[in-house]
Amino acid sequence: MSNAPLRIAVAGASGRMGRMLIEAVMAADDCQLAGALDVPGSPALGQDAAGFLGRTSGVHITADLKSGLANAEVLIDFTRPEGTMAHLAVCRELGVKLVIGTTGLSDTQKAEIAAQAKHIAIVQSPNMSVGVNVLMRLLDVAARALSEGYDIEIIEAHHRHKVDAPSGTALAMGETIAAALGKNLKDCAVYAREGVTGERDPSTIGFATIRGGDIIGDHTALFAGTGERIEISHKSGSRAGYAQGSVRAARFLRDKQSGLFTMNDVLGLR
Ligand SMILES: NC(=O)C1=CN([C@@H]2O[C@H](COP(=O)(O)OP(=O)(O)OC[C@H]3O[C@@H](n4cnc5c(N)ncnc54)[C@H](OP(=O)(O)O)[C@@H]3O)[C@@H](O)[C@H]2O)C=CC1
Ligand SMILES: O=C(O)C1=N[C@H](C(=O)O)C[C@H](O)C1
Repeated sequence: MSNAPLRIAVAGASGRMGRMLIEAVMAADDCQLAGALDVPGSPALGQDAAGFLGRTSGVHITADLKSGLANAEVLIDFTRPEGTMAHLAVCRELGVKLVIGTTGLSDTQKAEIAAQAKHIAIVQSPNMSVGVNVLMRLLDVAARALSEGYDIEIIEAHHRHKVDAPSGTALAMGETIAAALGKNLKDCAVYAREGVTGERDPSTIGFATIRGGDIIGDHTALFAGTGERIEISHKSGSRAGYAQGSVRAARFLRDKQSGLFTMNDVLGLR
C-alpha cells in the first residue's frame, strides 16, 4: 500500500461536523485535506478551510463539486440528504470513495447509495462513534434475552438545530432490536403518542424524541418489564468521536474499489 497521505475532501465544510472533520483530517499524519465543499451562497466560500482553526490548509471552500473533488480519493459527507445525493453522483463520475454520515435519508436515497456502491466504495453509518456501534451489539443480545414481557422504548435527545427525527441512530437501534426479534421495524414502530392512545401494544417499539440546547447526542434503549427495567445508553460529550470514526472509515476504504460498508466492517464488529 502507498505511504502517500490519504487525500480526503470534506463536504459541509462550515457545518458542525464539517469543522470537526477538517480538524481531524488536519491532525492525522497519514491524511491530507484535499478539498472542502459547501453550498452555493455560503459565506464560507473562498475561505481557507482551516481558517476557523487559525491555520492555513491551502484548500479553499468551494461549491464547485468537480473542482472541489478533483484531488480527492475519499469524500466525507455530513450534510443533508439532497446534498449527499448530489455529491454521490459526482463521486461516482470521478471515482471518489465516500464516507456518508448524513441522516434522514429516504428508502429511495438509500437504494441509490447501494446502487452506486457497485461502482465506488462507500461507508455509510448514522453514527460513526465506536461506542454506539458497540451499543448496537449489546442491543441485539438484550432484545433476544428480553423478547417476552418487556416493553421496548427508544429515547433520543439532540441539540436544537437538528432537523431530522427520530435520529438516524435511534432508527438503527430500532432496526437492530426489531431484527433480533424477527420483526421489521416498519411494522412495529410507534413514533408518536397523543390523546387517548389506549394501552400499550406489547409488540411495538416506541420512540421518544427530545430537542434542546446543545445536547450533542444521547440515546437510550429501555426494556421495561414488571418490577425491573433495563436501560442501555450512550451519551456523546463531543463530536470528536464521530470525526475520528469517519477518518477511520476513510482509511478503511483506501484499498476498496467498490461495495457498501458499515462501521461494523470498519471496526471489525461482524
Ligand atoms: N453519522 C454520524 O456519526 C453523525 C451524523 N450526523 C449527521 O450529519 C449531518 C450534518 O450534521 P451537522 O454537521 O450537525 O449539520 P450542520 O447544519 O451544522 O452542517 C451541515 C453542512 O452541510 C451544508 N449543507 C446543507 N445543505 C446542503 C446541501 N443541500 N448540499 C450540500 N451541503 C449542504 C450546510 O451548509 P449551510 O450551513 O450553508 O446550510 C453545512 O455546512 C446531519 O444529517 C446529522 O444528523 C451528525 C453527527 C454525527
Ligand atoms: O445531528 C446530530 O447531531 C447527530 N446525528 C446523528 C443521528 O441522527 O443519529 C448521530 C448523532 O447522534 C449526532
